[in-house]
Amino acid sequence: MDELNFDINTLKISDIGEKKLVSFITEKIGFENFSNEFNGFKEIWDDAAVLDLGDFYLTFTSDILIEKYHFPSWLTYCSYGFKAVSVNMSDLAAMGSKPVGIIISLSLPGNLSIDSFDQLLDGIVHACNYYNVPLIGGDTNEGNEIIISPTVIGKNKKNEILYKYGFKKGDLLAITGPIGFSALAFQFYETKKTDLTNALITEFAFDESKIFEDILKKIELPFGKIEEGQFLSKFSSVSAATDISDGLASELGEMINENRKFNQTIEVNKNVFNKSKSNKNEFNKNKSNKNSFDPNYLKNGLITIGDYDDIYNFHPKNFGFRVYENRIPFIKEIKRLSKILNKNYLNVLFNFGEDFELVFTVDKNNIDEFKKKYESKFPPCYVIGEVTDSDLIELELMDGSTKILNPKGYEHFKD
Ligand SMILES: Nc1ncnc2c1ncn2[C@@H]1O[C@H](COP(=O)(O)OP(=O)(O)OP(=O)(O)O)[C@@H](O)[C@H]1O
Ligand SMILES: Cc1ncc(C[n+]2csc(CCOP(=O)(O)O)c2C)c(N)n1
Ligand SMILES: [Mg+2]
Repeated sequence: MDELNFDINTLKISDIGEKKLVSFITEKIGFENFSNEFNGFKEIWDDAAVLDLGDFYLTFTSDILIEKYHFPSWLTYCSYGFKAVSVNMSDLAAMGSKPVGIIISLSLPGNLSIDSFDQLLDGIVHACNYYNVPLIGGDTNEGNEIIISPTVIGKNKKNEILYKYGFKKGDLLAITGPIGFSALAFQFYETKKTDLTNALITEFAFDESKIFEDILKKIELPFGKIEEGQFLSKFSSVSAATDISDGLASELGEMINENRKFNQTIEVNKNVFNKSKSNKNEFNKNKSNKNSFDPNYLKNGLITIGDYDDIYNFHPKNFGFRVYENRIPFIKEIKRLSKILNKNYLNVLFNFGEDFELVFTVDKNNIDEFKKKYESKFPPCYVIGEVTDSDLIELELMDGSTKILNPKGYEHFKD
């Protein structure tokens, strides 16, 4: 794992951002080095954590939504509720899980009208009905703004689950649908500070267009691709998947990182053991009993993360993606609007986030059969690129040149 080079005494959370902050949490509890088979958990570092229950897996994930950061003022309360459930379902979809239950905790300001709350609840109930998942509990507290914090539980057959890793060089990269709807609406609305509907009609003559309806629908009623995820997980030729709620570039970066780790070879550095026999015994004792892993083990200095790196030599294998601009499915208006607003449309498209499509990898030898079966059930999916060993996300532009994409997405505390 990357070194966390910051002085915790002087820096504020906003100086480091969401990604480093999460690394800070996971380093402290030793997630990275002891991630697998921990208390029955097969995986704790993916779109959802995976608990091995013998005959099947249960998956768990939670995504919190905060009024100020997730619900623009042009959304209805009903849409708040629906979106909060869908955002969480999107992470289950990425694993190919079938939803089994949802727990929702709420923070609500005392001056929220009962009518507004009723609408918010309607949104939650509609979404639960749509995903056919029972609301099994939660908590309700007073707070300064609306915060909806769902936790969802899913279920997978053991041979039907997808992780962010598992792909090989040459696999094709595909996406379940067009991206950029949310970025388009935000860009427009946030800049013009005007009513989205009117603006789109007057300035873009979108009123007769199906696209216009699609944009509003996608934002007001985003759907997690649960059916699609389950379908993908049944295909052995589909090697990995994730959802792209943080933006396509950032999620591709995560897939590369996870796949590097998954494919790394680990070699024991014998010199370290020769130096300290007692350290070796303590280490083995704890390593052989991961189920009772004691977080104090790291804290008490028996072994620090630095020591761990001394004991093992990690040899990660490089992976990358090559993506083709002319294959990315998006609504063409995003280009026009970005130009008017003087923004780089590729940044808008790749780095904004809040798209709820799935991105996945497929063995190229099976792509025709896969696409045929997939598209007999769902709207078309799009092959947008392939897996390389470059350690980069390369975007081949329409003019044939190549641009290296920064794996940056929406980042709380920074954006
Ligand atoms: N407060 C926390 N405590 C423990 N683990 C955390 C915490 N915050 C995040 N994580 C874990 O860190 C990992 C990365 O979190 P992140 O929210 O970026 O993932 P994600 O849910 O796939 O992304 P998104 O929120 O866009 O869907 C996840 O495995 C998540 O469970
Ligand atoms: C009021 C308001 N301001 C900005 C945005 C944009 N936004 C918020 S979170 C996010 C990405 C995923 O976040 P997370 O990591 O929380 O899943 C994006 C693109 C919004 N939806 N509402
Ligand atoms: Mg996710």
